[in-house]
Amino acid sequence: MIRIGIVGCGGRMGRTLVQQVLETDGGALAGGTERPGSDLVGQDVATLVGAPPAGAAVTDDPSTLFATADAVIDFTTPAVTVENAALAARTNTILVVGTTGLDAGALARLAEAAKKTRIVQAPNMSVGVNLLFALTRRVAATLGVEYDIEIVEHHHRHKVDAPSGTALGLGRAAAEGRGVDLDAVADRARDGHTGAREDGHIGFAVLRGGDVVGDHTVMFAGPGERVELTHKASDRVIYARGAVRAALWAADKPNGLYSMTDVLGL
Ligand SMILES: NC(=O)C1=CN([C@@H]2O[C@H](COP(=O)(O)OP(=O)(O)OC[C@H]3O[C@@H](n4cnc5c(N)ncnc54)[C@H](OP(=O)(O)O)[C@@H]3O)[C@@H](O)[C@H]2O)C=CC1
Ligand SMILES: O=C(O)C1=N[C@H](C(=O)O)C[C@H](O)C1
Repeated sequence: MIRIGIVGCGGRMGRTLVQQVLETDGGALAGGTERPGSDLVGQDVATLVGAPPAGAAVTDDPSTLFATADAVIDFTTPAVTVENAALAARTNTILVVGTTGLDAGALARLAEAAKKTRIVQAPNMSVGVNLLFALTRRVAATLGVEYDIEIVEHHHRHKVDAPSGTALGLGRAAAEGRGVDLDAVADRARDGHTGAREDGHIGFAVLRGGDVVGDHTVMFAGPGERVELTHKASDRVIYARGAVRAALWAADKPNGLYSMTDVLGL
């Protein structure tokens, strides 16, 4: 039995993760965290999803959670995640990171922490999107630069980072397929008199609105035809399933930084 803690357990993903752990054979809730001052602190974490108490509390002190959990799942903000990575390293606790908007500095801190524990980090934990990463790499490697690559994403009105971590991951996959560095070719925003599109660039377009769970399309717009690869999420459970699977998968792995590609064997 692996005891799993949920950081940010009151959030959209936090609650979905609590429910998923309750439904997982081989997993038990170790507790959860919320920010200091939250009304949820002190409650039993299982009651957040209307389940009977599991004997595991919500705390505002993450070190308490890391001291008791075998694995912790973190879908919060970059600042919170970086602090938790250091705690995971100190306590040799498995950490599964779904938080997006991590910059190069934050990713370096995760890599440093992963020398002392197992960390699985991915901008999207669903099977479908991880398959889309592989397909995007392959199509980009097959089609020439006369096919303009544009990535379109649509998320709910509460999302705070843009482009989504998944859109950037799809951009990286396309750039890898073409053998180029994404940072050198990414057009992350367009406004005003931009001039014509540059050959080989990868464009991003961001939509925010409503309660859209997460839609992503990679478009290859060529002369006379257009190829589109699309994933549409209709339930956050796809991310929670992947994250809990990652926590169980990491249990017998050596220290290191892993991705969902490793977990899924893609
Ligand atoms: N990799 C993947 O598959 C997926 C990744 N994500 C990513 O997960 C992240 C969270 O998304 P979502 O669940 O929608 O966001 P929410 O804002 O709903 O959830 C974040 C939770 O973390 C809490 N929190 C903030 N600060 C702390 C703290 N110091 N300690 C403990 N908890 C804290 C928030 O509390 P409060 O509300 O009080 O601030 C909130 O409850 C985003 O980066 C998103 O992009 C989302 C879906 C899938
Ligand atoms: O914030 C979200 O909701 C999501 N965030 C992730 C991202 O930034 O790609 C994954 C998913 O698209 C939902």
